Amino acid sequence: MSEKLKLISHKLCPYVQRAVISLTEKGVPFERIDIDLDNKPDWFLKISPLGKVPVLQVGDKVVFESAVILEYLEETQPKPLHPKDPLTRAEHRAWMEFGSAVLADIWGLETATDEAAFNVKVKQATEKFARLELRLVAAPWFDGESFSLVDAVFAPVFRYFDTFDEIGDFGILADKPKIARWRKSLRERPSVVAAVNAEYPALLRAFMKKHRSYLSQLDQRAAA
Ligand SMILES: N[C@@H](CCC(=O)N[C@@H](CS)C(=O)NCC(=O)O)C(=O)O
Repeated sequence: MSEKLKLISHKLCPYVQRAVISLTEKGVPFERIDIDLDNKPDWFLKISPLGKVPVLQVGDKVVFESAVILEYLEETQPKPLHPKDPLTRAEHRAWMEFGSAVLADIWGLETATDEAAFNVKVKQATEKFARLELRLVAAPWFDGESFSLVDAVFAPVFRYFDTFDEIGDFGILADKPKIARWRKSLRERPSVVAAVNAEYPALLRAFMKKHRSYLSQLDQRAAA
């Protein structure tokens, strides 16, 4: 019998979550091993060329980069999450890249050091979600009736915003009814629930406090 797959993980990482969603959708047994990214263990640094999660351990080999892990799972595991038609598949891959660009904007919101940089990121993220709203068709999923890897990529993005909302999402997702419907379907999907553990909201809030550079400067100024 082949060895169980191991996914090296961090509890908050959206790139890990997309891999967990794919593994869960496909019904593949795997072991999730959470590590502390502020204090990376030596065994992890030995197997992760970029020092980043996720890493998928397959026997004595490793696959890194979430997009590559997703493609590997498509090639080796049941229940395809990519569409069959090559052109539609290319379009899906492009929107998965777009999902990663959105994550880069979110990271920019966390780390902006002044108001101007922060506002640029709000604007970029708002524009990207407006483009996504134009592309969406019928609910429940990105492509209509079939759950796909684009759904796996965006589910963690929206789970992030679920926590963000409580503090104010700066209008990034406002007035986008198709996104709102898609987001609700994703939030209830069992694989998404499995990927985002119960501690996630509390951990994410703590993470935001630590990293939201410009906003914490504002807080400090208000408190002074
Ligand atoms: N392009 C990578 C991004 C992975 C990534 O940025 N992971 C973050 C956590 S969400 C990480 O491991 N950061 C640790 C570090 O950069 O030191 C992928 O898609 O797998």
